[in-house]
Amino acid sequence: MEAVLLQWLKPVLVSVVAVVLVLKLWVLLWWRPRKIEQHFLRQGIKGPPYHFFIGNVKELVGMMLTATSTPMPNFSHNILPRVLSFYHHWKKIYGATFLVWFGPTVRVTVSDPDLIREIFISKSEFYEKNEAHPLIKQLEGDGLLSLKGQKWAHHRRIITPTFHMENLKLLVPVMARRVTEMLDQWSMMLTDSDSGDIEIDVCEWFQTLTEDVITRTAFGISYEDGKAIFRLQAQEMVLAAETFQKVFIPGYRFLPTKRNIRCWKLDKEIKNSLMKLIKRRKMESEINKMEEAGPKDLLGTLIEASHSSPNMTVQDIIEECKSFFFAGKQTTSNLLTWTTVLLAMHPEWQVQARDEVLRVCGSRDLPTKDDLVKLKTLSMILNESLRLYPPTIATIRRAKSDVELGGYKIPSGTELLIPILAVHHDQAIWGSDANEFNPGRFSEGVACAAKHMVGFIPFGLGVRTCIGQNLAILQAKLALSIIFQRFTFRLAPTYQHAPTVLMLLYPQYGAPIIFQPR
Ligand code: HEM
Repeated sequence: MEAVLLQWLKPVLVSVVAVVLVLKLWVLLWWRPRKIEQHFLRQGIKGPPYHFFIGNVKELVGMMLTATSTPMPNFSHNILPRVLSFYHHWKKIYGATFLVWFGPTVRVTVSDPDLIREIFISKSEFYEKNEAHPLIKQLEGDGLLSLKGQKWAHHRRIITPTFHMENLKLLVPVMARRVTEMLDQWSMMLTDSDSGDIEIDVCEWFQTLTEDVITRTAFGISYEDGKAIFRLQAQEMVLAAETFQKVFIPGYRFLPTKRNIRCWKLDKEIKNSLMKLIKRRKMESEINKMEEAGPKDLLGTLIEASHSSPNMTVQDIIEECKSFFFAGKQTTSNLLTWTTVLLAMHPEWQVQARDEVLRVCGSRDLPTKDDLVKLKTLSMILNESLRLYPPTIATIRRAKSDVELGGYKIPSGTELLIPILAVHHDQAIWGSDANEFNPGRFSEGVACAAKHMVGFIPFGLGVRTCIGQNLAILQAKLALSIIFQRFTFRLAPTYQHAPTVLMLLYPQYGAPIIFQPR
């Protein structure tokens, strides 16, 4: 009897489960997006219509491919239509605040500085970081970049002193040494050149340089071990970035493919090496073998914190190291690359910046920490570079609960996309020359450069502002001032102006620059 009943029930149960699943999918992929569209439409916020499951992804990809299919004119800094083509296009149709669908996930674009201030400062408690794409999470680690709530606050408190200017300044001599080593290599390459100058694609050189500095900041006295670990991380990132460029299939990263197996092995190797290193550093600190005078490093700070707090585990330390490597390396090297390109395009500013360096530091002496503070023209140039070519072009926040934003009712869970690049190129904030390279606009300081305080946000804003900004600026100033002392530079004829985004803003065809010794 029971068997007959079961035989009869089984198909019914299967059908019920199937119907429930289909209903859930229908709600998630159709009914909910339509409700959200109507909710925003009633408030005057429109956007391109939602398409089942894919949202606006097809249009987004199409616009991006068209915009990046050819390089731009060399001296144009009007990069918004190319880099954030969807924003540029839809803003003209729907206004600056509009809805865009990344699959079934809705994002509201917010570029009004008053609203940005609400999100990051006056009502920041209502917003949190959005959940990163699993592949990005694999790349950036589960550290400060992505942590939330109490755990984030705990880690931020512990790590902050490592990035105080007073501590970072202790790194200046070693940073300067690395820059001179790089330039000595360029000079060696010059001996083989008949023309008296040399073409260098600065992207990779600057990456190696920033990798070195970030390794010192993170690992300090354990630099050599740290370097080996970061090398493994770099390999893991290349594999993850390759996967990222392919179509995303949910769950794919758990399949034992050749690339995934390699990734898992690397992950294990990184963990084992870091665990060994942590153990050794702990022992060394116990028998007091560590040098007291050097700069505080990230690893030492985290290990010290783990003594007094059970909440700082070895796994946490591993994830933080990953996060810093990811956050610090390419951002700073991109800043150096874009600034070099800009100064190659605008030699009058290169001359001014060099004159200042020669006046403050002389033509051969390595700049000291005190010299760097005096380089005002260079600060203005770096700010203008960060304005026109911000390495991080956008960021996202998620409403933690229903919240009001400048009068709009934002439902819990809505993601807000803040296009940093668009804010930096907005004529209403920067005037009619917004797309021109004019470092002079920063001559009276950042606060006076724009018509709105929130117009300049290359390092984000509020409590989650970039923890590494002092290090990035210090390093960029140091590297550029030593380059000015030794070389003049111009664009190589092969240079193609093609700013493009793959997580960060980078030059699609590299940055070949011709250097001539002074
Ligand atoms: C030019 C160089 C850099 C730029 C443009 C940059 C940009 C940014 C931006 C925009 C944010 C905020 C993201 C958001 O609010 O969603 C951020 C956060 C962060 N940055 Fe940077 N960054 C740079 C260099 C660095 C360096 C050198 C490091 C580390 C050594 C670093 C580590 C971090 C970390 C850990 C966070 C997360 C902070 C938190 O949420 O508490 N960054 N960065």
